This record gives sequence, structure tokens and C-alpha cells, in this order.
Amino acid sequence: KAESRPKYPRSLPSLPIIGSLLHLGGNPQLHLLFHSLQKKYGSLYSLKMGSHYMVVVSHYRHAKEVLKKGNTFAGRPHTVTTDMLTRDGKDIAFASYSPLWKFQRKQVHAALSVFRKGTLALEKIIYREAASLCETLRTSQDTFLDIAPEFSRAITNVMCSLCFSSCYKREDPDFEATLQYSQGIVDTVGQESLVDIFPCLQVFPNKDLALLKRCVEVRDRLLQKQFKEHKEALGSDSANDLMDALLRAQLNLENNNSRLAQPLELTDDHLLMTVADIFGAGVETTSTGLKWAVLYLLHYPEVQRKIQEELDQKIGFERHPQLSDRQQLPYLEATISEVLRIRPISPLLIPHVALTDASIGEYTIPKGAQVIINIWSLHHDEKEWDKPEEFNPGRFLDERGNRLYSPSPSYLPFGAGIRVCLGERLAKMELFLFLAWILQRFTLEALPGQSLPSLEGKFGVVLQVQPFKVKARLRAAWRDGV
Ligand code: HEM
Repeated sequence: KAESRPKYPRSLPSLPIIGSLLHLGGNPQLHLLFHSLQKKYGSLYSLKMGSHYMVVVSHYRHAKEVLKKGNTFAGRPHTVTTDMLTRDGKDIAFASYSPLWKFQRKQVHAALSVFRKGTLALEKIIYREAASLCETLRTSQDTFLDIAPEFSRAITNVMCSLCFSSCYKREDPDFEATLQYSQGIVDTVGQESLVDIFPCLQVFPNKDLALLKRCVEVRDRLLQKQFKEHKEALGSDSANDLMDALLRAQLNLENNNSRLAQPLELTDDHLLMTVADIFGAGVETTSTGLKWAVLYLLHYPEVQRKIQEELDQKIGFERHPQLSDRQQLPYLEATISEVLRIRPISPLLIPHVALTDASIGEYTIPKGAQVIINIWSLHHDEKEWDKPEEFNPGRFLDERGNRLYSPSPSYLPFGAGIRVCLGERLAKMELFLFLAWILQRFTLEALPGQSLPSLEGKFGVVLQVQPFKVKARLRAAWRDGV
């Protein structure tokens, strides 16, 4: 009996060594390039980056199949840059599926749930930072300001509180170093740079790699300092942040390992890389989300006005917005959803790897294949979204203005399944609270007499916003000394 032959996804032409590189035309906007290749190769196709076999997924049905098929696609590729960043995958985001990875995820998840309440209530930390950000905007309300560093500062401080219970003053040299190394990492990691495609190139001097190395050194010096202080203080009542939680988990594991069928070792490296990961994954993503939101509000002042009307009606001017107001502010919530749709912060997710021979739809996917899920394509699929390039928060609301949670299944800004973003709830809290606080007090304005700043993103580990300036004008109700 003839066995049915495996059917592989259609492939871009490929040459030895360089693979399909010539057919990618050197376009650095990989999400757009992959999106456009669908026209010729269909919604599931393959290509070779150097010698790596990659499958690109552009339809939500296939995407959900990949993300929700247990751990089949829960691997991650090793790359030169991410290995340098994570001490060879000892973190969560870039580590392949393993029992230890599961343990690390579980610990962080548990810690984040605890931190929603209690002394380290994340909500209160965000209020503190939102208040401080509003104060900065108030003092510079007559100038056009680059708001990006202000968002980075605010979110960095939220993450510093969460990870280390520390909060930096503006001038603190450690804080400035943190801001700088974070930017350096965003500029260098995951760009599908040549070193990642051809690891052998790392023997030649490489500017990006040298910068990443310097940034990692600075990060490690600061991490080590926190680690030492936390280890010394462990056991005292003040032990309450993510680093403490992981130190306790490490101790528990050491004490209980003999009872486990498969002993696990959470080394200091794993612990440090987990904290660094949460910090890294938490800062750039959320501040980028805030930047996109502000940029879209400059382009669509009518959306800004509607959010302010909603805030004025539901909250007024006597108190600040709180997390419990979310249900009351569906238009703001819908605007956040629409920002994450139209400019997905992580447009290609993080690459997944098939851990066994597998399939997607009718196609055979060999073990070891990298699977790239093009969220950009999902979020701009014309069959799912009416005029996808139009910014329209209304698409997330029903006719009565109530919030519709998923107008289309083709919406996955945080991924799904076992690798879903660990910080989704925290990120949504931050986006909601920072925007609500800012728009309750200020109206955001673009530079007059000039064309509006570009809505084109720059592909990288996050979809970056090009620098722009904004004036935050205090609204009438707040002008008299609030
Ligand atoms: C608006 C903000 C954010 C967005 C849009 C976002 C989105 C994502 C996406 C798309 C992934 C990849 C999922 C995949 O590969 O399938 C991811 C992974 C991850 N995110 Fe987020 N994220 C955000 C904020 C955060 C925050 C605040 C934290 C930390 C508390 C965080 C922690 C993580 C971690 C640890 C992973 C890796 C999960 C794993 O590989 O198992 N993220 N995020």
C-alpha cells in the first residue's frame, strides 16, 4: 500500500549557505516583508535563514494550532545574541521548554499573583509612578517634550519595585545605567541580524555584538549588587519582591529535591536570568505600548476627546482613576485593544521551535523547524478586520458602547497557550492606569504647523516607535493648583 507522502509548506527559493536571504531583499521590516510574501506563497510557507528552516504562519487558525498544541511547538531557537543575553537560555522567554523552565514560569506567575495584593500591591506602585509622571508633564507643559524617556522611567520604576523593591530617583546613576543598557539591548537583540543567521560570523568584530556585550555587563553588575543585598536580607520581614520569591523557591527546591522524581536545580544563574528577563520583558514592551497609544491619540484627536469625555463623566476631577474603574471606561479599554491590534508590540512573537515532528493543518513540520507567527498578518487580515489600517477603537465595542472582548479570533497581542506572555495582566493594568491618569489631567498635542509624526514602526525585539514630541496641556479643571 502506497504511504501518503508528507506535504511540506511551500518554500521560498533557497541557495546553499545563504538560504532564502536574497529573496528577502534586505528588508529590515521583517513583519511587513513576511506579510507581503503571503500573496505569492500562501498563508503558511517556509524559507531558510542561512541554514535554519523556518515556517511562517499568517492565519489565526494555524497560529492557534501552533500555540495551543501542548508543548509541541514550545521550543525556542538558540541565537548568538539571546545566548549572550540569557547565559545560554537560563531565563524564561528565550529558554526552550523543560521541567526547569516550567518551574521558573510557575514561580514568577505565583509571585505576580501575590503582588497584585498585599504590601507590594502593584496597583499602588503604578499610582505612585503615574502621579510622578503627571507631575513631570505639569512642570513641562509649555514645551514640546520627548515623552519616551519619561515612559521608560515610569515603567522601569514599576519593574524595579516589583523585582527588587527599589525605586530610583531621577538622578541616580544606577537608574541612568539601567535606562541605557535597556535601550542598548532593544537596539541589538533579535533583529535577525547576520550573526544570528550565521553564528560563525561572531569571530569577526561586530559593532552590535560589542554593544550588547557592554550592556549585558552593566546589567549583570547591577543585578549582582541586588542579588547580594537580597541574599543577606533574606528571612527578614522586608523580603517581598520577585528576587526574594525566587530565592525562597531556590531554597525550597534544595530542601525538597530528594523527594522529586526528577530533581531540578535552580542555579544562581537561572535565578538572575529569570529576574533580568521579567525586567527586560516588562519595560520595553509596556513603554512601547504607551508610546504607540500617545502617537495614535495625536493622529486621532477625536478618540482622545471621547476618552476624556468618558473619564469626565465616570470619574470626574475629584479623585484619580483606579483599577476598579476599568469596567466603567470601555472606550479607553477599547482604545488600548485597538492600539495593540494595529501596532502589535511583538509582531512576530518570539520564534517557536517544533520539539518533535509535527503538523500544522495539512502540512508536515519537521522537528527543529522554527515557527514564526506573524501577528501583524493576523491583526491586518482583511477578512477579519474591516479596513485594518484604520484606527478605530469602536470595533472593540458593541452598538451600545459596551466592551466586546474579541470581535475577531484573529487577535493575539500577547500570544496564547503555554508560552503566553507572563505579564499580560500587569501590562494591561499599566497601560490603563497611565493613560487614564494622563488623559484625566492633560490634552496631548502635536507640534503645530508640521506633519504629524510617522506611524511607521521599526522592527526589532519590539516594534519601536520613531521619536516624536508632544505637548501635554493641563486641562481647564486642573489649572488652579491641583
Ligand atoms: C504591552 C505589553 C506586553 C506585550 C504586548 C507582551 C507581549 C508578549 C508576547 C507576544 C510574548 C511572546 C509569546 C510567544 O512567544 O508565543 C511575550 C512573552 C513574554 N512576556 Fe510579555 N508582553 C508585554 C508585557 C510584559 C510584561 C509587563 C512582562 C513581565 C511581567 C512580560 C513578560 C513576558 C515573559 C516572561 C514572556 C516569555 C514567556 C515564555 O516564553 O514562556 N511581558 N509577551
